[in-house]
Amino acid sequence: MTIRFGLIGGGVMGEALLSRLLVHGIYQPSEVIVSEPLLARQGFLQQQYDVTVTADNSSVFALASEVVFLAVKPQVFSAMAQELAGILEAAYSPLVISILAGVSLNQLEGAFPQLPVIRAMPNTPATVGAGITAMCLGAYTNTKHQQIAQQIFSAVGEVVEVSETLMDAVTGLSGSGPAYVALMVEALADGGVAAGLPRGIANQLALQTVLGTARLLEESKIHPAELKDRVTSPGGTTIAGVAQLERAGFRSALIEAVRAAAQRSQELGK
Ligand SMILES: NC(=O)C1=CN([C@@H]2O[C@H](COP(=O)(O)OP(=O)(O)OC[C@H]3O[C@@H](n4cnc5c(N)ncnc54)[C@H](O)[C@@H]3O)[C@@H](O)[C@H]2O)C=CC1
Ligand SMILES: O=C(O)[C@@H]1CCC=N1
Repeated sequence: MTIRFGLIGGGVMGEALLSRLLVHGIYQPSEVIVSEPLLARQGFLQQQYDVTVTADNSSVFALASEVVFLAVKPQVFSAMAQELAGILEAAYSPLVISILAGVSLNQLEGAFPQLPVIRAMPNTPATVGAGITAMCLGAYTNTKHQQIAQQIFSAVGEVVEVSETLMDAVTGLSGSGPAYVALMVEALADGGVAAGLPRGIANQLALQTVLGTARLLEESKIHPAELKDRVTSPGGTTIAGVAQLERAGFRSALIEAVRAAAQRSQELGK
């Protein structure tokens, strides 16, 4: 069978995407090649997913006819692009999809001249099909390329299309956001333990509170402020907790976290 999908970088996000694409039958294992320098990862990916593995990025471009998906760290992008420069042949025409934080369409199109390129930012809930991906299209893409990317990212959750000027902000919010939420779950559980709960129960209560609140907001479509109002009884427990969060600068901390991450995304592209 011909190889249609090439993955460069078989780490956390590359594997998350790969596993869902295979589960959904969007690609068959025999249609996939993964390039990954770490021998241990190569062995794992080959065994776990039955895909072809290599340490040679250029062979991914040579073999993958439909998509080359970039999932290396932004810090290795320049070296990777240099290594591939001159090796890329005019005959190669896959759609290049990059999920590298900060790396712009301009940089990608410079590295892969004339190739259709899509810049995207998924997030780690993609691993369980509950991610959200924002994407923007490069100059050489057409409707077919857009549909391919839409299908790939739909396999791991929701997809939105944005202008490239918003990609750093997306990265600061939904790209990095799972870490903020994980911190919050951990801290809520710690609070429960501080208030006397056993650790296991505290973890369960914290996680389900976050999951349930997110689901309620999604299904009811009510504004988060309205939900907060519904929970806070006059002179009750919740307003005491909310007042403490405000004193500690909780909302401001989250706003500044998103801004700092967006700024870091901008720096990574320089
Ligand atoms: N982890 C996350 O939550 C998210 C990450 N991203 C982006 O995804 C990309 C990958 O991130 P992770 O999967 O977290 O990193 P990772 O470190 O888990 O994966 C990167 C993989 O690339 C391999 N690699 C290193 N140099 C290489 C080279 N020259 N050629 C081919 N492979 C090479 C590494 O061995 C590693 O397995 C980054 O650019 C990041 O900005 C995007 C959205 C969310
Ligand atoms: O921390 C990072 O740089 C990557 C991009 C978004 C999530 N993780």
